[in-house]
Amino acid sequence: MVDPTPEQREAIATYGDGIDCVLQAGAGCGKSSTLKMIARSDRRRLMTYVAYNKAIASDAKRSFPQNVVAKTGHGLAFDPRHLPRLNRPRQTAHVAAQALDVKRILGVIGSTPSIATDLGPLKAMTYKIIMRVALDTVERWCQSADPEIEARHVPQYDGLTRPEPRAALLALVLPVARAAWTDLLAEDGVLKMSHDHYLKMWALSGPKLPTDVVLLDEAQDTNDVLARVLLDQEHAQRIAVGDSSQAIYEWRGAKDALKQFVRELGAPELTLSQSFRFGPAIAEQANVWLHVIDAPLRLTGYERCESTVGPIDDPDAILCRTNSGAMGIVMESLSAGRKTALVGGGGDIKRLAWAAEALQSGQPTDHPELMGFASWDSVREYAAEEDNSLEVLVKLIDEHGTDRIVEAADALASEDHADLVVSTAHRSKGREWPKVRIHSDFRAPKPDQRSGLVILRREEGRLAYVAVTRARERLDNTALAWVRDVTAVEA
Ligand SMILES: Nc1ncnc2c1ncn2[C@@H]1O[C@H](COP(=O)(O)OP(=O)(O)OP(=O)(O)O)[C@@H](O)[C@H]1O
Repeated sequence: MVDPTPEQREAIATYGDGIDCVLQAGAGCGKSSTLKMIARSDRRRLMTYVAYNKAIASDAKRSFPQNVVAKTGHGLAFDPRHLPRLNRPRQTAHVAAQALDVKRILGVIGSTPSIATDLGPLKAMTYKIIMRVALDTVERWCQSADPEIEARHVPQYDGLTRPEPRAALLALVLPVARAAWTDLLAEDGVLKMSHDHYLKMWALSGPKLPTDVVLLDEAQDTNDVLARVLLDQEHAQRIAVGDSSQAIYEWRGAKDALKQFVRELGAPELTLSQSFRFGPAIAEQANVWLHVIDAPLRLTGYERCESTVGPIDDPDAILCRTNSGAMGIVMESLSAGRKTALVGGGGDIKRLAWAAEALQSGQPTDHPELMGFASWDSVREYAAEEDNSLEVLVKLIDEHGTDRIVEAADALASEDHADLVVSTAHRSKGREWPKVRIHSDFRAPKPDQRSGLVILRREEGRLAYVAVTRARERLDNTALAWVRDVTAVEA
């Protein structure tokens, strides 16, 4: 067992005072160790540790003392009566649209496979795509703390963001999304249930957890639905742990529950800033990003870890900003004959390639990144004129062709057997490797045309911080050299 640092001692003492609190723990700063120290300091009280995912929960079940129940939010909400509906065969959007009878909901008579719309580039919308968007809308609402499905839960799609197409999309999607939820609540409903659906049902029932203490981990990326339930456990001592600077799922609707705990419960904020993952050289790079995003925390590197920063020829992991960037590295690495793994598998890449293939052959697609386009040419145009993040995808597909990309995704190795692990920064969350290179698709923000200011979006800065703090021994962050040109940060 290790000797607690002064910061860890303060966290244990604050727990002992019996007050709700927030623990801001920098990357690699031993937050799990600190929670275990807290749990061991008071074995008579029943504690519920709420983990970010199943793997962390299983690990915690083994390593936390007996007075701790370790579960994910879904684990807390699960009820076996949902099993038959969860275990139904996978339902495509096409099958779901037929089962729910989307045409009837929209009052369409006749047998056309699509409906005429005012959706700008999309002159016609298929029932399958309407269903896909409606299901995504229900899913997003389920992750929110909102009581009703509203327009804000309908995702934004590239190519359909202007007011008229957006209004036309809402008119088609909202009635179907609401009908889908009614169906999910009905005993004889036709739609397959997802884990987020029963989590929402549970949250709407106002549950009271049988526990003395709630320990919420990775609280910076907790979905609102779960944060609300935990904030409402007034009978329990509530402790939220995480790192606000690692909040990277805001775009998906997650809110930083650490801030909510401070705001709503008046919880004091303690910090863990001594990193045990890397030495001072990498901590210094992490601090560059913490400074840029105006975070109050600064990390101290572990003197016992030797770490260096500079170009690396043979990284263990390459971390990319985008799926397309990761796809590019995978293709390059496989052609060089290296065994290559992709964190999360090749599914995302294949789905993107299939969606591009559909557009190339004049078919619509329900892939969220490409749904707003009627043809591959319109994606090309949009990438060149409005959104250069799609440029990499367009270039890859045009250069390699979708077949070769799907083949590459099928040729991926498992991480245990790989010479190189490729990951998006999002999927690298919670992971670490000895030698890490940051890929060049982390692009510098373009200078503002009028003021010339280089303004970084805060979530982009947090993502770069997550990426650089995955390295234990060596970090190649040459691709992020532009950070010194950033003049301001925006929300
Ligand atoms: N007080 C300490 N002295 C020495 N080593 C420590 C101390 N506290 C934690 N560690 C070590 O730091 C490492 C990371 O700790 P831990 O596993 O608790 O962090 P984590 O919470 O999983 O990581 P992160 O902070 O990135 O989420 C472990 O090897 C742990 O033994």
